[in-house]
Amino acid sequence: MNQYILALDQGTTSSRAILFDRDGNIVSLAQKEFKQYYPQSGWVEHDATEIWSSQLSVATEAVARAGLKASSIAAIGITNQRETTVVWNKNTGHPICPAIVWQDRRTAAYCDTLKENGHSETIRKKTGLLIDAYFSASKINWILNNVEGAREQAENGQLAFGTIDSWLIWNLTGGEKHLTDVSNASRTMLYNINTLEWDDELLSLFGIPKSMLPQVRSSSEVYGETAANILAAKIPIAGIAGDQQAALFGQLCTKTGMVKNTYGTGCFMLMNIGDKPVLSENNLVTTIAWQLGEQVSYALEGSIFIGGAIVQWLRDGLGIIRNSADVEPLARSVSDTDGVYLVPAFAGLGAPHWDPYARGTIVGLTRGSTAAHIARAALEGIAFQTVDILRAMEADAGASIKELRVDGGATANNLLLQLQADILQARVVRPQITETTAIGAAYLAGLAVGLWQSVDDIQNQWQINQTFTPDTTYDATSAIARWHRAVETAKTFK
Ligand SMILES: Nc1ncnc2c1ncn2[C@@H]1O[C@H](COP(=O)(O)OP(=O)(O)O)[C@@H](O)[C@H]1O
Ligand SMILES: O=P(O)(O)OC[C@H](O)CO
Repeated sequence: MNQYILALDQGTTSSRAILFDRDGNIVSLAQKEFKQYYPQSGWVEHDATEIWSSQLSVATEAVARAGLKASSIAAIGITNQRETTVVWNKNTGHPICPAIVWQDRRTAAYCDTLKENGHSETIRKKTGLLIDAYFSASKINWILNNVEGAREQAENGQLAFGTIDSWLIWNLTGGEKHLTDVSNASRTMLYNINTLEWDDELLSLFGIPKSMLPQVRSSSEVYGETAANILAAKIPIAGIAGDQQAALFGQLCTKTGMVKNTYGTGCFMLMNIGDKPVLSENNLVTTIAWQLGEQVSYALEGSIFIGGAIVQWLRDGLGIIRNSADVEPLARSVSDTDGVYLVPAFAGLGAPHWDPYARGTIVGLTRGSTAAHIARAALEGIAFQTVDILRAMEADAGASIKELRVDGGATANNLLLQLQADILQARVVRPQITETTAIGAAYLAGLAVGLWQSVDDIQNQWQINQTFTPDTTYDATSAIARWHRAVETAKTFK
């Protein structure tokens, strides 16, 4: 039997492909960064064609590096940056415009109008989401209203919409399949998470023809095969999940109440809430975690728009570090921030503030402030944003969270994780495999093709790498109070 699973992890800043064996070991990995476009203030775009070509090239490279034949791969699992919106022509297969990325704020004013017109409660009840430019619906609406000829073509059934998973599957299957899974569908603001259907009332509110939408499937089943000319073998595509839900699965947070936080471009904390779509009372969103067979699992989510991206800004914007990893020794070179606070609201603020107009802010500077203080304040800014989410989640769950499983590129940073433990006053646990997004997609695909029989089969694969325990002498309460004053500045300085 074929023993390997190929996970395609299409992230905001890079495309990755990872081959896993049956024991969950990484056999090979290939990664390629691609270009980010910022054509106007608050706009973020990707070239969907570059996303596809980079994803295909890393998939080919990962297979070659492992020295394997494509035919020895049992299945492909796909996981992706969510909400990012691609619209393409079904006949040519070409995108009709750049992909609008989840961080893009161009539809903030339109979202304000939806709120003013009293749509918040209906949308929340149907989709679990709060109205924000983050989700796909307003982005599709923008494309149909602003790209020449788009609305007419959409009404004639010529256009397809997809989140990145759909776009990759369309290309992997040579244009044969137009589908998505429930976890990605639940991020569009068009999918009813109670009835598990595209919602006609919301489609009409956003002016989106149903013919554009992909078919929605479970997160673990055989959806189709790769076209023969793609990877030199027809490989079943058998798992799909949005990257944050895949990470929750990869961290094996499969029981109600388990929580993980992923520190990538943004930070995303998800709590498994079981089989009921309980709504948040504290400005978090309710989302579909995954569907296995007929069983749907839900999650509460707190989304932070700028996490590790602040480190990229220190590198590319301020130029105070050369590589991302340099931030740790620089921040360690001082024992504290000397009262400097950095609120990374570069793309507005997500949960629990939901302020699309907030601006990135540094407060507390003195003549003695140095690059090291700013670097340390940037890391603390990531950790403080997380504490706001965790407290909201605790309030919703009615229980305190004592342990946080963490993953993502920025968890290579030990100082960040120690600061996180201190600020949260909770244990922070990093597993041995921090590529949890990719392994989550691999698990979903492997379960579908029988490489593993059940979740019990993979439970032992999650192993601790390091636990960060809080320094109980750290005065988290005062620090958090000062952080909130800095957040108020970020929200009011418009
Ligand atoms: N040592 C580090 N300390 C802090 N942040 C880091 C470090 N190494 C990488 N990062 C950040 O992690 C992010 C990349 O993580 P990754 O999980 O690959 O993100 P994504 O999936 O969003 O593309 C980048 O924003 C980068 O700045
Ligand atoms: O690409 P990442 O890892 O930053 O994840 C992006 C999220 O899916 C956006 O919702």
